[in-house]
Amino acid sequence: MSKAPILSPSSPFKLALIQLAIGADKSKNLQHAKSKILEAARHGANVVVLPECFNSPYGTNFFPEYAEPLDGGDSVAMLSSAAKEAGIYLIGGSIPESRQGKIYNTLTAYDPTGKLIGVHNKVHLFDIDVPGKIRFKAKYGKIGVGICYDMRFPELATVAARKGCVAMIYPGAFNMTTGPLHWELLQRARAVDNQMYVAACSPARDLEASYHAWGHSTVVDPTGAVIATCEESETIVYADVDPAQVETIRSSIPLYTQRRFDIYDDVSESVAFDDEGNGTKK
Ligand SMILES: NC(=O)CCC(=O)C(=O)O
Repeated sequence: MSKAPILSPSSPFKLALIQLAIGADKSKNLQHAKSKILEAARHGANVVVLPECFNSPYGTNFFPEYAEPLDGGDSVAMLSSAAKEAGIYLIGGSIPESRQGKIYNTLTAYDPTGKLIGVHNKVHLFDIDVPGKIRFKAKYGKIGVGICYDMRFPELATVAARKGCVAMIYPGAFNMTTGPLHWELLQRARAVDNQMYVAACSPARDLEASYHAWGHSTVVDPTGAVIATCEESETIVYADVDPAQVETIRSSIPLYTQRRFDIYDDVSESVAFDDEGNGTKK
């Protein structure tokens, strides 16, 4: 038998997923993203999410041209000022980040003062081991993050859930083949396995672009039910997230006290987190 994870004090919040139309002009992408963040805040959102690679067309071939450092980069400056102006927590999708001669697919998160509170490098793409900040603490509770393909690897969500996260949020850009097959299924799987909210935020589909994103930004509740979704065009998906629902489902179906770590290992025990939420392998 195992102990239930201790959920951090948390309160309901309105989540907004911005399914952004993205073009080739980086400064237009930044301006457009900012206007959509402010729109979501005007509609009452407390936590706002952008898609994977929101400042560039999707594709690693675009990375060298669009990559920028986090320190002093235009995208981070825009995201920080938008979070502050809107007064919201912002999960700033991801951007190609240049650092010490390498390029990363990097998610940054901000608090309502515009302070950078989390950085996550997409784990399941590059064959490297970068300690990831897979969760951050918002006043609404702890929120875990991954980027797109990370969603296929259940361990990240399981570690986040067992460390007390109420939601797992993935900026992502599935395509027209794997989107219909697995986009929703994976979110529902992560939600039902971990009894937590799961959301994924895609770019809008652009048939003129070389990569056709699936769209269908979605929010799933801790029972595995889809509570908000959309089609492929630019839109904002809103959902009310109530962390009390996480506790309710965990009490009704008490997986968290019935696990048999005497027979198999607790994957979350293999990760150590510091006070900032940085995860490293023990
Ligand atoms: N951007 C991505 O990581 C795409 C992942 C994807 O499409 C998948 O099926 O997984």
